[in-house]
Amino acid sequence: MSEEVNVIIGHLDANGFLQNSELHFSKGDFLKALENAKAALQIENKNIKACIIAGRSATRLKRFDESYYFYKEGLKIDPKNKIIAEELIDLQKILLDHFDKMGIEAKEQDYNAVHFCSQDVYPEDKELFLLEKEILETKYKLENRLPSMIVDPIKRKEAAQILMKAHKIILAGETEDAIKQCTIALDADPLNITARQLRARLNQEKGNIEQSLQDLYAIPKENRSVDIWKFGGILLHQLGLPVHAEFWYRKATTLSQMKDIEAAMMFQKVRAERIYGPLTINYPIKVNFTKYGRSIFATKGLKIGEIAFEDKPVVLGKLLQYKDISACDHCAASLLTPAEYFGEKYMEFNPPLRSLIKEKWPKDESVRCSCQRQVYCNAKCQNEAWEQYHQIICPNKNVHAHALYDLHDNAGYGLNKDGIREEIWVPQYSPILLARMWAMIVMEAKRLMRKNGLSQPTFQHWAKAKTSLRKFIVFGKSNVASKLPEVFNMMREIFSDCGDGVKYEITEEEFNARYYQATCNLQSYSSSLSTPIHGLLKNLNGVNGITTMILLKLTKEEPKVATFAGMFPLHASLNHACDNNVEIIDGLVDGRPGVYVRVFRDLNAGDELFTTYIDTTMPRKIRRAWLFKSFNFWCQCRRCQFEGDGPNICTNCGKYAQEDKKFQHCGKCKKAWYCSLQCQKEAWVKGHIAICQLQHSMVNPKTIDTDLQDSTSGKGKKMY
Ligand SMILES: C[S@@+](CC[C@H](N)C(=O)[O-])C[C@H]1O[C@@H](n2cnc3c(N)ncnc32)[C@H](O)[C@@H]1O
Repeated sequence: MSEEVNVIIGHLDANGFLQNSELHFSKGDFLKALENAKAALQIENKNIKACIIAGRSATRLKRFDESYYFYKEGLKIDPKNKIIAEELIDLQKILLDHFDKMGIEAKEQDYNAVHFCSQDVYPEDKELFLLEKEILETKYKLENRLPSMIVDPIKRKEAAQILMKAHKIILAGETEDAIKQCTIALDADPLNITARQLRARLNQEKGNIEQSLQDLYAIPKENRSVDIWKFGGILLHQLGLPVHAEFWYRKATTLSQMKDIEAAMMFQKVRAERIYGPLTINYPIKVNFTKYGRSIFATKGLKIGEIAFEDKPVVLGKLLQYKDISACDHCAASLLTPAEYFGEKYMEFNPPLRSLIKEKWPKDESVRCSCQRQVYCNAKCQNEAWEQYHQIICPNKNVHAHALYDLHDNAGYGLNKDGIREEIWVPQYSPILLARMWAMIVMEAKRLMRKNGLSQPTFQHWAKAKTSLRKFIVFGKSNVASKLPEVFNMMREIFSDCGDGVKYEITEEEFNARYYQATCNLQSYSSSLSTPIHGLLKNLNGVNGITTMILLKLTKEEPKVATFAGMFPLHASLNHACDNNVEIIDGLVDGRPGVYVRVFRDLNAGDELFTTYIDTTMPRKIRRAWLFKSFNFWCQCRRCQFEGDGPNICTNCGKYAQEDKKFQHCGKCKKAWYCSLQCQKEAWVKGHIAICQLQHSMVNPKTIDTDLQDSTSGKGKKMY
């Protein structure tokens, strides 16, 4: 924002900002136009003109997500607004042009998430590995590797001949006999790997997992092929020894130089099962690994409206546009006061009404941190916040952290390197959320350090401290640190002194990774189900009288609640489909705001649960462009397969239409085009029938602005 605008800021009302915005827009200064429109909306959030000009300016700045957001806000005020309807169509065209120019459609290719997933050893795995090793040695007697020996060539030949006989016996279906022959062959030549492998397979078929594994263990490591390592992984998994199973699959993957996709997939399946098993134990779902990465499946049939599971955030922060709405900074609970809810008229209420409100309004137990920058609903939340992260970023303990809260309070505006005030943090969510991620890591590392009586966390401590964030996928390679230099430096300074002589170096890589980790997993949510108004109504239950009646009438309006962004560990495994079968709604989890995953279409046992990351009412091409831009994948969902992009291409066979003979669309949905009746019939049977008259989810997908991600940025996706 320029100094000239800055000076008058305190004197402007919404109209003043709007005029400024229009002026800047006419001069082509779209950034200032957007800033002023946003300022107008902060004062009057139902100002439709401000929504339009904000949307228009954001489009010119190519900030399409933001532009879409403002238009949608405008439509909430006036759903039939013609200007917005037209400009939304323009936005779609611009968006498509933009993507076509970048030639993105051409880049559509096979996608397999396994390429992005690391097989890192988790720090806590060392102990688990030793524990499993003990089980293997004591329960399964697997320590007996073969001693090195030289086998007489005659015996070797003899063993090979017996083995040929074993093969014939297998063809005759005599497994037991074939096992015996393998044993005779191995008595002659204990080093015969084929015999060991064969006996292992036959034993597995018979369900003798232990004997099967004994043979694989007896094969010297240097002689184990990719298949042997993979086979061992399967057996160890069957025995319920996941860390060893991962070890064997990892060996198979590295030995094949990452070419054995099956081994890599099996590795990730075991990992998903062991990491998510404990989280899903009470729900009718399980996490598995597919080509789209971690994915959630129903373990029994689920009916529309059922809650499949609930989740609470590991880390959260407000969306900046809600920064002035009172809420607990730790748990997102609404801290709405009567004055905020009833507005100016509250002061004019008669004394009996005011005293009834005072008496029945839920007790205010809120506390402020001594830094005055964070408010909590009660002392418990304050303590938790302090222990989990706040003491690292509390301005009273860390002077550099003032800048972080200033940035939040100024909705992302701050001084750039030339001392000019501008938007230095673009995402919708507060930068405090990002800082909390590092603060949580530091707190945990320091805790482990103290536990071990050390003065610095070890490498292992740091690795362990990152465990809670490992569940969230990371993608994005563009250098965000260079796009947000002021915030990058701010974070570096804050974490350069974490107290007790500990520092955490925020490298560019670390900054980018955590930024992207937040961006591709955040879900917005709020305490809409549990505001003080809900408390008031509950407390009024059974209270009769005229004042109560008046009060009940006055509480008809929905209270304003602050929207937060949160990282939910289980929910973050939900993949997207444009015909989503679950939707995310606000919920109360363990008494605190969280999310519920509610079934939107009936599910059978084994079906994958899909949410939506976008507004699914958009046309196919826009949906796909949007998903690629923000999440780096081309949607291949059922709906995208059986809807088309226009009359130029047959949705079924891909044939191009002649200029003067465009194809006809499906008479029902008008979203698929066919070159012939034959194609239409074929498509109908193949799958169009399932999506033709599909009802869309009415719940806002609530994805978070992904403004800084450019479409070429997704190549570095990996589990972090
Ligand atoms: C919030 S995560 C969902 C869980 C993810 N599969 C994982 O392993 O963590 C979002 C990422 O999942 C992947 N994804 C989700 N839906 C997808 C789809 N329909 N097709 C391909 N990839 C998808 C993309 O990589 C996306 O960036």
